Amino acid sequence: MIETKEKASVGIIGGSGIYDPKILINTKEIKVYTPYGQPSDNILLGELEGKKVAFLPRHGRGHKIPPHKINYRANIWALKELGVKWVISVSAVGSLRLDYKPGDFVVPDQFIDMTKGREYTFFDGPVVAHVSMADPFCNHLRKVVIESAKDLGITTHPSGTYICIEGPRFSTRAESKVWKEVYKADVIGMTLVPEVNLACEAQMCYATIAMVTDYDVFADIPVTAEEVTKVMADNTEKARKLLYEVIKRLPDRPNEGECSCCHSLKTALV
Ligand SMILES: CSC[C@H]1O[C@H](OP(=O)(O)O)[C@H](O)[C@@H]1O
Ligand SMILES: Nc1ncnc2[nH]cnc12
Repeated sequence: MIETKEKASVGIIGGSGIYDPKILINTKEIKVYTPYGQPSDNILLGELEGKKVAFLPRHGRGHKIPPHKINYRANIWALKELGVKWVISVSAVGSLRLDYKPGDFVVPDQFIDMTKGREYTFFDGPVVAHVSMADPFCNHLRKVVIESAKDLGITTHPSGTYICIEGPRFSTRAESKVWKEVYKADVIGMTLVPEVNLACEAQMCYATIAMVTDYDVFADIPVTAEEVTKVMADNTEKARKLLYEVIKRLPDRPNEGECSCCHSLKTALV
C-alpha cells in the first residue's frame, strides 16, 4: 500500500443520486492509486464537526459505471489507504414488502448474494482468507445510524435482508417472487456485494443506509430506473441530514464490545 499524506477516519460511499454529499467543509479532491486500478472517481476529502471524511461516488460522478463494472476492490482499498475506519454506504433499493415504503430508510442486517461474476476478495492467493459473514454489517455503526434516524424523525426500519442481484437489469416477476416469497428478502439492490465483503476483509466497520425507491416488479407498474432516480432525488436531502448526524456522533474508534469488524482477519487466515 502506498502511504498517502491525506487521512480520513470516516468514508462515505454514495450510491445512485448521491454524487456529492454537500455536508463537508474545507474540501479537496484527490486521486488515490491502488493495486487494483482506478477507484470509481476522485475522492473528496473534507471535514465535518472536526472529523476527517472521505467521499466516493460508487458509480462515478454523473453515474457512468454500472453496478457489475464497479471496481469494488479499488474503492475499498482507496478508503483503507486513507485510514478510514468507518464506512457508511448509501444505496437505492427496491422494497419486497408493503410496509417498507418508497421514501423509507432501511438499515440491513443481513444479505443474500445473487451476483454472478465479480471480484469478491483481496485474498486471491497465495494468502488465503475465509472471513466470517455471519453478521456482515457493523452493529455499532448500524446502531448509530438507527438512533440518529430516529432522533431526526426519519422513518427507518432497523433491520432487513438485502438481496443483491447481478444487474444491470431489474428482476423478472418470477425472480422477484422467489426473492420475496421463498428467500424472504426485504429489499433488493445491485451493489452491496462485494462492497460489504471487501470492507470486512479490510477490517473496516461497514453499514448501509438503504433508501427505498420502489416496490420492485410486484407493483402495478414495474420498477424503472427513471422511478428510482426520481424518488432518490426527492430523498437525498434526508440522506444528507442523516449522514451529518451519524458522522457527528461517531466516536474515534469502534466499541470493541459491539463489533468485531476490526479483527475480522484474526480467525480467517489459513
Ligand atoms: C438507478 S437504478 C438501479 C441502481 O440503483 C442502485 O444503485 P446504488 O446501490 O448504488 O444506489 C442499484 O443497486 C442499481 O445499481
Ligand atoms: N427494484 C430494484 N431492483 C434492483 N435494484 C434496485 N435499486 C433500486 N430499486 C431496485
